[in-house]
Amino acid sequence: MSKLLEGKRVCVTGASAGIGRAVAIGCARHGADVAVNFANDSNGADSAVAEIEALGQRAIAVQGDVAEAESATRLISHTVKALGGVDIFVNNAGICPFHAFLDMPAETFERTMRVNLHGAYFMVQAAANQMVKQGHGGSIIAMSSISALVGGEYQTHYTPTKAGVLSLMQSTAIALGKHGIRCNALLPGTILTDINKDDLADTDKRRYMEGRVPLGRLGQPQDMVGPTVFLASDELSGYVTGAALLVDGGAFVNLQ
Ligand SMILES: NC(=O)C1=CN([C@@H]2O[C@H](COP(=O)(O)OP(=O)(O)OC[C@H]3O[C@@H](n4cnc5c(N)ncnc54)[C@H](OP(=O)(O)O)[C@@H]3O)[C@@H](O)[C@H]2O)C=CC1
Ligand SMILES: C[C@H](O)[C@@H]1OC(=O)[C@H](O)[C@@H]1O
Repeated sequence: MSKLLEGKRVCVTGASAGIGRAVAIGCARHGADVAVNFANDSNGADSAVAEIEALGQRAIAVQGDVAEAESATRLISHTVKALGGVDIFVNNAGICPFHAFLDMPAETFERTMRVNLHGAYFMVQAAANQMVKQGHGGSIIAMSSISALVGGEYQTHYTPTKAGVLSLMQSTAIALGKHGIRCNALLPGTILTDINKDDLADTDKRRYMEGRVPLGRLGQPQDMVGPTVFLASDELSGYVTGAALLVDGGAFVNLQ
């Protein structure tokens, strides 16, 4: 397998589990050194670091709640100190505490906004400033969602954050194009991770969600690796910026 990210320094938020973890390890398989951010799960982050090191790449785990603006500059400065710079930034950390609209607790709404949208804004800003300082461009990838395009009864606080993240990539693509920094969004469909474990424990719901996917199955975190490496690689996607790539097994287009 040819290594598409040889010599690149990658920073992934929320990489102790799920999609972020798979992406962090997948980038390392392609020759990148990786900074693994996490909020609480230090065992998950340490084991991701161990897997990356076993692949012969450098890795560090950096604790930091992305909802705190100062975590952004801390994450980037730790990454630069350990790996020498940041060439690829993956804004992945996110939460989706399913809840009905009419009695949505204000704190659930506010926390979801802070982690998913405010966190993305300040993380992307800190990564972009580092890339501008380095002077040789870069690639920023944000984990938006199919939910940026369609609603969810128990996701009224969440879907606006994913639309916001998609919009952020469109605007930063314009703001950062002159620096050679590409900004793109990935829009996963339903990927089996801890974020939806409880929701999909309802077997009727799970069957319904599976039935919506023309490819016949829900996604796995590994399904997000190829699309991320594609957007990270200048060789493969050097003229792609401001784009949105659905990775949903065809669920979005499946009306009937
Ligand atoms: N799974 C899905 O179906 C889909 C997911 N997405 C998006 O993909 C992204 C990853 O989701 P997924 O892998 O499924 O979720 P998981 O719950 O499996 O993993 C979430 C990761 O984010 C980290 N995280 C959560 N809150 C914070 C925080 N405040 N600061 C830093 N890290 C944090 C967690 O770390 P820790 O455990 O240490 O707190 C964990 O590493 C999210 O943005 C989600 O919205 C989009 C579409 C579909
Ligand atoms: C957490 C959900 O399974 C997931 O989140 C998303 O962004 C997708 O739309 C799925 O609903």
